[in-house]
Amino acid sequence: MKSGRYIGVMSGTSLDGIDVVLAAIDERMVAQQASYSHPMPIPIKEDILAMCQGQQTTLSAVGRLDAQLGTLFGEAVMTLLKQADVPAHAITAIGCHGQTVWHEPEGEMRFSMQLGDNNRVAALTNITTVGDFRRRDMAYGGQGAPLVPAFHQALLAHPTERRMVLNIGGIANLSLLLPGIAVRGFDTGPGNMLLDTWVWRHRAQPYDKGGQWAMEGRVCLPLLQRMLADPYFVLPAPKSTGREYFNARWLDQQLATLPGISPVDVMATLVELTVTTICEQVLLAGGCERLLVCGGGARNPLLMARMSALLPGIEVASTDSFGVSGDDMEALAFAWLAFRTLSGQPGNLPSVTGARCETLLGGIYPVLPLGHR
Ligand SMILES: Nc1ncnc2c1ncn2[C@@H]1O[C@H](COP(=O)(O)OP(=O)(O)OP(=O)(O)O)[C@@H](O)[C@H]1O
Ligand SMILES: CC(=O)N[C@H]1[C@@H]2OC[C@@H](O2)[C@@H](O)[C@@H]1O[C@H](C)C(=O)O
Repeated sequence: MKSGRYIGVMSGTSLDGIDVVLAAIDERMVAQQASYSHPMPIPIKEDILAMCQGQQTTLSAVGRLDAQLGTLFGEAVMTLLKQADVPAHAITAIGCHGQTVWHEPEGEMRFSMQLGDNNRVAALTNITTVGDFRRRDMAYGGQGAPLVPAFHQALLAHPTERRMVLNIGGIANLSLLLPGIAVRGFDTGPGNMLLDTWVWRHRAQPYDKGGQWAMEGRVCLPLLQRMLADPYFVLPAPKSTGREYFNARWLDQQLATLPGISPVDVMATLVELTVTTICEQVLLAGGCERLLVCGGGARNPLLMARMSALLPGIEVASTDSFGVSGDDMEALAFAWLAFRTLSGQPGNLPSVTGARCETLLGGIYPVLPLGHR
């Protein structure tokens, strides 16, 4: 078993920053020791947004963004190490998710593309880096996502209590931790992504802090019903999605059929879309005793209150109250996945992704021991 101190690096679909965590990990525990959020430079964010919404690009632009992001992830790790006053040689490995720019989880030639050259991360930090976590699962016929349900299970499953873990990032994903049943998990659809798009367009703010603006609006039922008719929401699991599908274009297509709705009412309706699509899946799976919420959406009191209202009898709480910071959950998961890979243990769950079998995940980018350079 490759117990030790690991660093997880996650840059998610919201593009709000790079989450980096340091944790001591062994077979039985994950003890978080430090965390840091590294800023995402605006020009890089714009390049990613353009690429992952299908705008024309060139191989040169893809290659340069890959190199830029690799450097950025390496710098983010170095900043965390400096802040925490931990030397690089004390770290067993980095688990680096990379930045998803395209995710196509169906069909014979399915693929998921994460940018952020792991060679650069390893070179900058001199720490063994594990990356490219999704594509081995896809090579075995899986969706390559979501991967965090295995970590949710390891960390938060209970022998008798029916629990679900919900991440509300750009996309929302749900893990079903039901006693006696294999773990299931899937993306429910948009989390904060459409909310962020809309508030940026109308108020030039990166997100609607505290759900303040949305609280001023009224839900427009015809628009909600129209959006809920999207076929993704009734697809059976395994399923996963991303910005290449739920994006500004998708939203504009929905709005084109119902002109004249005020921006603030659209905002309130988008919150309701996120909440309804999540709650429908919770209830469809037979409900639970506790819904543990992580990701940036856990900080939006309107999202939290609406979920509590639509899920009577279910305790809806942030994972923070269970000792795991909701902001750090995904980065921690990739630190843990690196530990699994280096320990020779599978990281995927076929019951979640639909892969034919369990498998080791990721590519390993090793470094020479200290003193070699
Ligand atoms: N105080 C807050 N009030 C309202 N919304 C918030 C608040 N804090 C964060 N958010 C929302 O959470 C988002 C960031 O969430 P998170 O960091 O979990 O996303 P991500 O990890 O990039 O996404 P994904 O899980 O899809 O990869 C922000 O863009 C914003 O919409
Ligand atoms: C392809 C991709 O990057 N998917 C992300 C995204 O963000 C949330 C949701 O969509 C989830 O499927 C996944 O991330 C988490 C970390 C996962 O794999 O579990």
